Amino acid sequence: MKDLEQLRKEIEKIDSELIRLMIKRNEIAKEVGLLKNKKGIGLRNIDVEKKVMERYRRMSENTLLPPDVAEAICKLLIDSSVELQSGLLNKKCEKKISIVGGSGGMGQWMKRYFERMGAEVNIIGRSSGSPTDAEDSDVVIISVPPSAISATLKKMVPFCKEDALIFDISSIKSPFADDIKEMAKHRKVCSVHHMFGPSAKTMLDRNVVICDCGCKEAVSEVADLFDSEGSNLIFTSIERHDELMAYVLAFAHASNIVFFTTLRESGISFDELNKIASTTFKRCLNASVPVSEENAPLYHEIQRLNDNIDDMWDVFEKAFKEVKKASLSKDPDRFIEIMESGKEYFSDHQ
Ligand SMILES: O=C(O)C(=O)C[C@]1(C(=O)O)C=C[C@@H](O)C=C1
Repeated sequence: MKDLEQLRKEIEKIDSELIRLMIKRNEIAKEVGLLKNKKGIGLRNIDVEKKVMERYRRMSENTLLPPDVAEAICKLLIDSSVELQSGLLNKKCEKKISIVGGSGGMGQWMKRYFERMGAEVNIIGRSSGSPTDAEDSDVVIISVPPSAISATLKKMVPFCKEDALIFDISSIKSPFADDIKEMAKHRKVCSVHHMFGPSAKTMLDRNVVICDCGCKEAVSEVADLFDSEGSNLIFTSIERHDELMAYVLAFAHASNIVFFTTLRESGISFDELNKIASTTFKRCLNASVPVSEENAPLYHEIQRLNDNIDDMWDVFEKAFKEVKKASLSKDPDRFIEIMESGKEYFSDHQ
């Protein structure tokens, strides 16, 4: 029988071989990406991905490698090749772009994104640049907190070229919806919301919401700027945006804040709870811990400045009371019904 050292040496050899093959796989995926670019073929092919995953499952059936594990590895490999290919989609944008408030995380992200496409980007921040720097810009992006958008738009627009494309990237639109719609009657203005934070490496599979404020030309130009690297563009009105954000942002943040506040109020230390964590508890932590580390003043604006926030809290309180009543009732029927309705509500979710 081989000793432990020998066996570990064998595993090490296999690991190097696996890494070598995975690198080779990505090199070929890069070639596929370049060919797709040349032929103008879309980035992802879901049918091919399904076939590749089936292949992994089939090859691992009746072996010591469970098919679920083989499939998970396959998914990681495909994600990696798609990410690599998305970085090759070097769409061109040879415009002059000013980012007002661009020293923040998302402003810097926009700078990197547009520079990757060849744009000339300048930042107009509190300590650098002045509104006159936007005078010859083709695109002016407003990247300041939601409560400061209206005033910033009013200050910047007189300095912008007549045909400049102007848009904000605020996560909440209620505080300036009327002002921006008024502006869009005379200027190429619309409103954008990127549904990701500054850590996103590329646009791959990222949602970008484009709100029509009344100027169709602005919407189509913005769509062209963000239709890149495998992004998903979602078009909506500025009002619907905030109705949806009351749940996608405000409720999602609030329920996570309630989660960690409840734990803290319980009087039990986090360490003690975390030591015996269950799968669901760990999943909740995965969402809740990053929320606790977020930009608190911005998160407060997302709660406070959405015109639909009262409706959301009414629904939240009603749901909370219902779930509490059903959970404490001796009769399980209502509780089961609530669980089944949830499953049905999510039935389209893959
Ligand atoms: O076959 C392709 O078109 C590839 O780009 C390769 C690959 C893969 O990694 O297997 C990656 C992305 C596609 O969506 C499908 C498959």
